[in-house]
Amino acid sequence: MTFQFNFTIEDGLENELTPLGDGALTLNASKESSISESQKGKHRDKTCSPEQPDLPQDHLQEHKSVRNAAPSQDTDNSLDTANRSSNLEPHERQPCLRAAKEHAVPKGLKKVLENKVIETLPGLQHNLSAVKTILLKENFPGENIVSRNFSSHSDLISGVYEGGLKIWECTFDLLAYFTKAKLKFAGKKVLDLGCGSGLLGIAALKGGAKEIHFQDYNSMVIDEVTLPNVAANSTLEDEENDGCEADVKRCRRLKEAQEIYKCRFFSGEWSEFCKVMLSNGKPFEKYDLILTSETIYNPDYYDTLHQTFLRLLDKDGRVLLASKAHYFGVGGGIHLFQKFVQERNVFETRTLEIIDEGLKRFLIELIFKCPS
Ligand SMILES: C[S@@+](CC[C@H](N)C(=O)[O-])C[C@H]1O[C@@H](n2cnc3c(N)ncnc32)[C@H](O)[C@@H]1O
Repeated sequence: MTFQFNFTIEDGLENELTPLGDGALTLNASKESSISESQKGKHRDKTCSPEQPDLPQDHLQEHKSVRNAAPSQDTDNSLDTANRSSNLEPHERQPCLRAAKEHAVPKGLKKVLENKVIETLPGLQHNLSAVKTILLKENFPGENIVSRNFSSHSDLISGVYEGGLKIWECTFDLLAYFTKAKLKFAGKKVLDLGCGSGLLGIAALKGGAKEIHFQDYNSMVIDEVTLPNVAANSTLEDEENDGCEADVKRCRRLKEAQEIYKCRFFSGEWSEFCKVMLSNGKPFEKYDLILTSETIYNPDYYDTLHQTFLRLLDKDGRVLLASKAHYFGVGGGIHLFQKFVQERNVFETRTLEIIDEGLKRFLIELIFKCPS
């Protein structure tokens, strides 16, 4: 099998990046403002239109424009190049609160792989595969997100599409950390928050987690990327078996059902997701581990994200969060988020690792200050 990453990089963006003291990169001020101005016009009157039926108008709030530098799968250049730049679309409005819902797992899980191209991801000890999402641009049922995303070459459009079609660089950092730190998933209840490809949750599944929930803002990401990736990585290789073919098939289906039974899939905005989890009438068993990569680019979301940790994390649980030092244009980044967390005084943060290649990246842990 050949290994391939596909990346889209906006023309000239790399040249607009200037190194900062800590190894981070920033857009040159003049260029940034000119980009913002030109893109502002494009999005000035953007509201939740009837084309986006699950984006209710009454949830619109003001928000900052969004532009960023971050990496992703899914384009046509090398990983290395893509990791130095990316393109986040500005949007003049606060995201609509996209209602959360649970996605049923289709019977015969492998059917979700029909018409998908699967690739093994290189350089990972976890031996993971992922669907090639660039193909989705040609066929985007339901949500009108992919065409806008790909046609504008942007990595995300705040409140419309939050970037889950691609595999972002910090996901690979966390995966490498799992191996290095010999992280134990066995028996744990795990949430892959802002999952996109779902590789973090899939690693937890492979590591023996007892239950794994996947959450993404966009339902299409769950249906077209996360679920297929879970299917592609389910451990159902041909096994030695002396029984007849029918027995082998039955046995395989049973195992598949057992494995997928541990997984649940959700789309929607974080506060709506919390509502779904906490108010369905049943007591909610909180997560032992919340994994989240490249989800702190937008400071407008910090309060909701912090609330999500607060509401869903077990008192003895931990959040493992991976992020770039800074997300340009959007304004978020690790230091701002850590400051936000410190001010709330609920969680203690600890830096686990700093990856100092090009744009600095961080792995941090959050635990409750007073587990009670
Ligand atoms: C940049 S993508 C990162 C995807 C994936 N974690 C990775 O590293 O490849 C950010 C993810 O966070 C989720 N997200 C961001 N803001 C969100 C919000 N306000 N509510 C719900 N999900 C959000 C999106 O679904 C998106 O998949």
